[in-house]
Amino acid sequence: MDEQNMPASALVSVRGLAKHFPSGSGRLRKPRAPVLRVLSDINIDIIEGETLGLVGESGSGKTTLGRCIIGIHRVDAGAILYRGRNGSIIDVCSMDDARLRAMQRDVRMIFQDPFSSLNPRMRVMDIIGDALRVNGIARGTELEDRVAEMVRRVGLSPDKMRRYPHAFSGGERQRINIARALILEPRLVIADEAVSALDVSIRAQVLELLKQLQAELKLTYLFISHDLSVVEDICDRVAVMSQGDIVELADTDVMYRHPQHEYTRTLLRAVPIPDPRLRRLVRQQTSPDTTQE
Ligand SMILES: Nc1ncnc2c1ncn2[C@@H]1O[C@H](COP(=O)(O)OP(=O)(O)OP(=O)(O)O)[C@@H](O)[C@H]1O
Repeated sequence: MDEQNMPASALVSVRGLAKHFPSGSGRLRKPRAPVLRVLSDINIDIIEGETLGLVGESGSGKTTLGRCIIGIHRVDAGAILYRGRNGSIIDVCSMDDARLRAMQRDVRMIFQDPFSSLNPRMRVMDIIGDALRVNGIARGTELEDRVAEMVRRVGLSPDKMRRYPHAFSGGERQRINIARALILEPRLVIADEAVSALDVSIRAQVLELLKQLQAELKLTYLFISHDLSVVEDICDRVAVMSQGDIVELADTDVMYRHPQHEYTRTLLRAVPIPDPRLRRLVRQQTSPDTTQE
């Protein structure tokens, strides 16, 4: 793969990515039904060690981009270059199944809903440890020890590992989700609306946990959210998506102070800001024709 297409600091480089879906499904789908263009010509680098935010309104294509990067969706055009642990660069789109499985150990996802994303019939121990078992990495007491260590890392008590998900609160379940994502010691974590379903105070705790884990485990995050106040708190850079395009990409503080694209300004104006002085400041900086309050 052409290394010149990938900056030395990048863990993932997306180049010219396009993704379509058939616009109908099942028997309703006509043979020549038009396609839904969900992503068109996406170019973005995810720098090793950073937290890159991906924001945009519902349906803008954020989840689809995350799923393409992890190899869940096949792409229609473009490349997703991934720098392996040994430094080699491989296009996710042309990996064989074995390579894809290996890459998917390094790139894990955390999903939004802490209630539906955990199998209610599995004990927490098995939910978190399953990937170790399936990948033949550990079993028996070694597996239990590794799960217990991860459970401690995410701030839960290993004593509760034999319980089922229903015995845990929403915040605790999201910690279980995080433990499940991290148990294989990934390099990139794609957090898809990972704190959106949580109360504000619990959300702050989980965000703190994610930051702490990033520092301890040297993780890179792609942090998908429609909520700009959350993104500001955790991200180094932010990419703004609108209708399948990245319309703006900048360091977080630059983007919040000097948004360039009108769509970004609209998103920022919609952020609820409790402090009236801050609200005035953001309005001044995001309104095309500024009027003093
Ligand atoms: N498997 C699929 N088949 C057909 N259409 C899909 C599929 N997955 C997503 N889409 C469509 O692609 C578009 C983008 O969806 P996507 O979930 O990526 O957006 P999003 O920005 O993550 O939105 P949200 O914040 O609501 O999750 C939507 O119109 C959606 O209906």
